[in-house]
Amino acid sequence: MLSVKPLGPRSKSAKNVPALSISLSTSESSDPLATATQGQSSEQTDSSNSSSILSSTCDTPLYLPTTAKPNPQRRPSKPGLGPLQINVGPVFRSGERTIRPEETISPERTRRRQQHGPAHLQFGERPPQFPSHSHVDPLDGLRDALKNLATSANNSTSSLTTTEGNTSTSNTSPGSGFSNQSGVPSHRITKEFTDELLEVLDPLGEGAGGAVHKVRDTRDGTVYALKTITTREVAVRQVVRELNIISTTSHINIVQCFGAYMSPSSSEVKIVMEYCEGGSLEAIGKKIKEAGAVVGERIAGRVAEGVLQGLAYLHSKRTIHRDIKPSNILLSREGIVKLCDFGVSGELVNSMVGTFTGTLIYMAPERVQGSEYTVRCDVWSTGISILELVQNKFPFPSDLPAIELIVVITKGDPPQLEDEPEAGVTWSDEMKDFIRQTLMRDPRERPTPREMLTHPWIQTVMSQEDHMARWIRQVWGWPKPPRKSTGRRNTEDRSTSRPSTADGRNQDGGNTDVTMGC
Ligand SMILES: Nc1ncnc2c1ncn2[C@@H]1O[C@H](COP(=O)(O)OP(=O)(O)OP(=O)(O)O)[C@@H](O)[C@H]1O
Repeated sequence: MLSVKPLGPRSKSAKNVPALSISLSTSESSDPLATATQGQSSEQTDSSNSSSILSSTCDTPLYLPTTAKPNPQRRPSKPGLGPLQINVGPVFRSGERTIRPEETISPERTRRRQQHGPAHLQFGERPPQFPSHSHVDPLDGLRDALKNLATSANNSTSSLTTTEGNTSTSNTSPGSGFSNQSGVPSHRITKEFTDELLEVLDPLGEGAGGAVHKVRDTRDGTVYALKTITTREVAVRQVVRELNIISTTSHINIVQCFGAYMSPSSSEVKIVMEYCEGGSLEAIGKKIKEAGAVVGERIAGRVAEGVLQGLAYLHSKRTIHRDIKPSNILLSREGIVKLCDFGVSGELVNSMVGTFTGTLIYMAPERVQGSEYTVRCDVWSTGISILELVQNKFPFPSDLPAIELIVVITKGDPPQLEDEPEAGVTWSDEMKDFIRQTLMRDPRERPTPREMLTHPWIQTVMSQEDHMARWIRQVWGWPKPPRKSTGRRNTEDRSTSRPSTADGRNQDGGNTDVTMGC
């Protein structure tokens, strides 16, 4: 994001100090999990995505190696008028041996530090995390993240059963971790993966972060989704962030990770995930549009509930997703919502040249403005995504240049859910209020995911039958699963006999979930 803030009147003594601070809001956080610091309220904030250029306030200054000795006579700079600092992280030099921070510290200094803490630094001495002349290999963090993933896999006791020719995996280990009502693996597995062991079947999607393929494990036929991230194109910290999140989360509404590995050349990281056969909400929306159909309230409500459950879980782990949008909301074959893509798509540099606008459309005003933001920004993105799904169009004009879109998002009235009488589409007041709540421009008035889960619309939808499995089957034209021989009609069969009008509206006014050509 580009935000331009006045820095106050230009001081006479600071001729070279620009009067404006230009902030580029990147999608990266210095903390891989975007977690709140200790002592902060449970609702975390994330202002770390703003890396300032031409600003003297950045916390990761660039220390250019210099041979000049510090001049003790030199007056310290006035606050706010410090030297030009550019937040580019540590300086790297290729071809040099990696020196770890601890190697740069003598035993005497280590002893002093243990005694007095890191504040006991001599003039010119640098805190250990910013060694001035050492060179940290950026891939080290990545290797650590991969190692952690492997360790957590090895500590797991789960087993994986294969459904030959099918796509689902199921965990047969009892009592392991998160509740496992729908056969979703609740822990990762004790398996190692390599390119040789995975047969690539089909491409599933491509984003700024890399390509995703459907693959089959040649050892047992299990089908997975394999995400390939090219470390040359994506910031390593972004990959580490995704690995850390995906490897430490276990929730039915979060895509499960089964492993990750690095290509021998270290140029690619591959993440092995559960395959979500229902595809993304983006793909589903396109399919529905092609069919000239409308998504009904109950389906929209179930999708919203799944997203909010995932977000509430992430929030409980002090994490903000930061990139909720239809292409990152997936559905399983059973119609279970799964959030994916924790790397945050595209750096601003990337984004400005194309993908940015796509992501920007879903961003909360406070995020667009580059101000501090919380988990409530994910709630805004959820509202925009649901609005897009049910209206089958972007809630904002999609052809606006980024800069105009920023103005619309930050200054215009938030979009609302409106009836379309000419198309015979009406929405319940509860649903309209739900959308209105998610799109409160002032984040302080916008509820958290957990609060949104108690909204009457969600409560109403959750008290009704779940038709997600049938709906996703209709969207993709999958055949009905064979009847169970229990002697009773299953819930899906019962629901088809529910009265609904030809345009998909049910008798109590709201749109039904079966508007996909039914
Ligand atoms: N586990 C999965 N199962 C099925 N399809 C998937 C899965 N993960 C990703 N996809 C498909 O691949 C697409 C891109 O995935 P993902 O969002 O993770 O990549 P990305 O490069 O990070 O994208 P973005 O540009 O949004 O950052 C998704 O929109 C979806 O269609």
